[in-house]
Amino acid sequence: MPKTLKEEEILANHNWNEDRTSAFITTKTKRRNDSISWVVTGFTVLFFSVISFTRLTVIGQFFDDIIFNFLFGWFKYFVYLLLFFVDICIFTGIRFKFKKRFIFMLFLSFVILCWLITLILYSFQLSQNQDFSGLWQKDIFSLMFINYSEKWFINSIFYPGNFHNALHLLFKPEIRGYFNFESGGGIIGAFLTGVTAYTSIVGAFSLWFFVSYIHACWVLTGDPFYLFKAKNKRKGRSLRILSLNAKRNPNLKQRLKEAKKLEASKVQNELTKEAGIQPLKSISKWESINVFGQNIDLEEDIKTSDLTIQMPSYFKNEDKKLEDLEEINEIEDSSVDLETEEISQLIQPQYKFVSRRQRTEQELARKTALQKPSDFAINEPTANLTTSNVDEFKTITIESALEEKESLQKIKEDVKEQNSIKEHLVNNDEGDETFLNSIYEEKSLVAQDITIDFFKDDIDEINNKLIFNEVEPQIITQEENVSNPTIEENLVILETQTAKETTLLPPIIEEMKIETKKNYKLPPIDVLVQIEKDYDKDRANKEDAALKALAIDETFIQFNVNAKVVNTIIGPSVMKFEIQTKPGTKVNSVTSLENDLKLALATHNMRLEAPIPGKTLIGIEIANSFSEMVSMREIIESIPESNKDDKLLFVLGKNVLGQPLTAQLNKMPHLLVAGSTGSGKSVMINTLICSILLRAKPNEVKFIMIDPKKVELSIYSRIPHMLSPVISDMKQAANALKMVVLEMERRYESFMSLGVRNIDGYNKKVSISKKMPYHVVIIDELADLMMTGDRKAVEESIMRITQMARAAGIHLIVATQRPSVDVITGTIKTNIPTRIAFAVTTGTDSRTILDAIGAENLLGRGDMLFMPPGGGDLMRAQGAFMSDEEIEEIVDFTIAQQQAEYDDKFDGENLSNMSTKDELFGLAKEFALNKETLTTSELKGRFGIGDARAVNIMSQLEESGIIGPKNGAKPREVFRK
Ligand SMILES: Nc1ncnc2c1ncn2[C@@H]1O[C@H](COP(=O)(O)OP(=O)(O)OP(=O)(O)O)[C@@H](O)[C@H]1O
Repeated sequence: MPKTLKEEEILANHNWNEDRTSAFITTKTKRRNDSISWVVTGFTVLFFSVISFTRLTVIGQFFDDIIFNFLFGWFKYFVYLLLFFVDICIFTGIRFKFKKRFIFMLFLSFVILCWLITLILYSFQLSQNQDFSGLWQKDIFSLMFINYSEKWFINSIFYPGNFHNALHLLFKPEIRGYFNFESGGGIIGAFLTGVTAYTSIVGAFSLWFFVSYIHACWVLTGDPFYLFKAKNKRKGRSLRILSLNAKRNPNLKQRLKEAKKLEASKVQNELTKEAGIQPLKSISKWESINVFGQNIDLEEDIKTSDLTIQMPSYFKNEDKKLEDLEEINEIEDSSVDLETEEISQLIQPQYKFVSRRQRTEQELARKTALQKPSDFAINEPTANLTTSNVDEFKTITIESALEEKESLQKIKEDVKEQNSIKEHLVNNDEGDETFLNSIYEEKSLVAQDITIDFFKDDIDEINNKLIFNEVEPQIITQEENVSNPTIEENLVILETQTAKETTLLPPIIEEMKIETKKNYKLPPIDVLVQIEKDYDKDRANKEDAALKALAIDETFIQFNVNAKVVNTIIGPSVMKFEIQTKPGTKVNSVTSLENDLKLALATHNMRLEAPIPGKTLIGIEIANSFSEMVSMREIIESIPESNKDDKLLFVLGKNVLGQPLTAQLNKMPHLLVAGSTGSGKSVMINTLICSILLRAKPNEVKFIMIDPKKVELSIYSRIPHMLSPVISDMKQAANALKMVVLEMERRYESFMSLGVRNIDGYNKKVSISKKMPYHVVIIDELADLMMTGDRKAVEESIMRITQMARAAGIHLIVATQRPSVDVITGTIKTNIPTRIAFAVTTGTDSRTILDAIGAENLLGRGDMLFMPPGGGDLMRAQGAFMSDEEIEEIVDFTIAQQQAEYDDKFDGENLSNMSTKDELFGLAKEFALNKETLTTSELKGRFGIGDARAVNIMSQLEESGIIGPKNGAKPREVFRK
């Protein structure tokens, strides 16, 4: 069964590792010095567990009898162990956040154990007594229950006579005592044994085996029926227990590989230590296990793993994907295991190729369908539409529409005839596949280019011929209240298209239907970690600040400057001294002391603010001795309730005064973020994205993310807020920006039709289902996009988006670690007034970003200068921090509720296929097709263009199969004739 593009895309982009979830997250609680609540809790738990365990005092016996013995029987000791473990965690400050699924698995294992022990004891008792009459008794359940309750009662504190005996009968190995046959698995075991023993004792054991087998499969693979299925249909993925925190540590990975080879646990232990794992996490012998004969490749996971146990995972509500996978699996090789990550890579090339062909056919079929006679019925029968065609200028009349339909195939063949390679590819169905596959295998990129271009050219040609038909469905369907265009309107559209010799495929800009599931819930704030204030560090900073203030004053005295520190402010990462000068003292006399002050304060990262905006004071900022982490949760909690509807409000951090700082993307309306590597850009972008995810549902905000590094943003690929998976191919990225421009224009048209001026006005007028979401476009590394993409086109798209997209609700966030003028060009700078600079290396870089120096003195790790919208004064702030675990929690929370439904417009293939041809390409092609051979000079002469452009057009003509390859200095052959 053929797959759709969507399915193919999903498969291609699926990150198999993402499906694995951690069983629990451990965090270390920071405690305030004066906090004693944990001591009280710890001791209370300890006290009650000790007196219950030892059955000391009436209360202890009461607890032990009622809670532990009655419920769990002998297994109460497990429960005590658990309690003591929890107590140790309370004292040591280790917090566990368990996944519900993990807790359920543990609980079920516990129940199964209770059941087993009662079952064994019961059978043992029967065999000892030689009394098998109970085996098939109808009232087995009530007997079990009554027996158990009686024994429990007799041994409990409630039995008359037991009350005064502190350690009564506990360990008495007779019938009277808790170690009797009935009490093994507690009431849980008695209940399950009672129920299952209805079938006979053998039946009860069989049932137990079956249930525990299913449970073991579930625990180990994620699929309870794992081993009942054919190998290629198994959905589950094996349990893995990892212990290494090897993130971003390639050396460690390498060394671990060696350690694995040697199987030397000593080396592994060393590595574990080196990775900074606490003893609690050190279960390195579990690093790689073999489950049901599947070898698990640890290396693959290490780079993304800092967890202790990875749960088995499986697809929830994703049967569709699995069906596809199974099918592909069958097509490819039934022995390919779903566990192997390479599966998608294995199947992709051939699969993609088939799909492109199908797509081409679908496109053709669609165009043919558009030519139904009724489509033309409303048009004037005599209207003539002229269009510049590739091979010749052709006039299409309305009467000829039907003939056109019949001649569609002929046209296609005409176009094919234009180049010999294409003929080979298209006319021989089987041959072409084999041929392309062989090219694919040899050099996949080349093959891809050839196939895409060839098939796309087919479509281009036919599009050109039928352009007036094509225009109709694309534009009319955008707004339901716009009536079908008349033939004159078509004509206008057509003329605009042809006049421009448009550089894009006619855009298919249709409004995507965006829905949010009714019960979609925003992630709760609890997914964010609370960091408690460290009062020790606070005090140390205060003491240090007092000394530094003295040092500054002394420096002023030494240099005879009439100034002194009048105020000291301690922020999260910097302290700020406010200096007052006496009247008549030059500001320069203070600023010229910059180096002396640095010396006196023993720092090289000092920032001077002369004057402090809005004050008659001079500011000196230096790093705190101990910086304080600003938690995302803290800032989110400070956002007033009145802002709850601001979907694009995001967390920045804290200013120097320690006040929470947030900003609204729609008021900016675009943002430029720059800073050298490791300065905190990615953390800031993550806080921005997560702030929005915490506030907006998928139908309210949509993201397009461009991430050339492929690592920073890939985690968001599957969230339901995405319009496409994260784009890392730069050609696709450049085209995605063009698509955004087209979307922006579409939105403007919609606004015009309703007589509104912006997205808010539009959303107020339309029904809920038609509301437009905000679009947030994030470019994680502009430099890569500018260098490897089509620089001019990228710059132009960014310019158009930044100039116009505010009203359309489209907001751009551009980040770069190379703040040079060839990346952050003048055009980009003028159009993005809101900027954030993180630490950079030179003052020149700082100027490039902020038009002012200062960012070179920032401290890194989230220390930033924020240039607010409207050109206000620069504001120093410490960015909020989010750990990878917090991000994962938010992402998991959204994905668990709703799957991503990508917009076809931003489909990877669509983007790859968008033409980026020169504007003169059409005319150049026409010029070439009237000649036998073609040279670059001829092109230059004919169109009056420069060398570079002519060479570029020549290579585009070659790519399209119109001219042959370069052959020394000889003119290139034209394939038309
Ligand atoms: N707001 C913050 N608070 C505390 N630490 C931070 C903060 N932001 C960043 N850091 C620290 O700095 C490190 C680097 O940050 P980040 O990955 O965001 O840098 P970057 O600028 O994106 O670097 P690159 O451009 O190389 O990706 C983080 O791992 C984190 O430890």
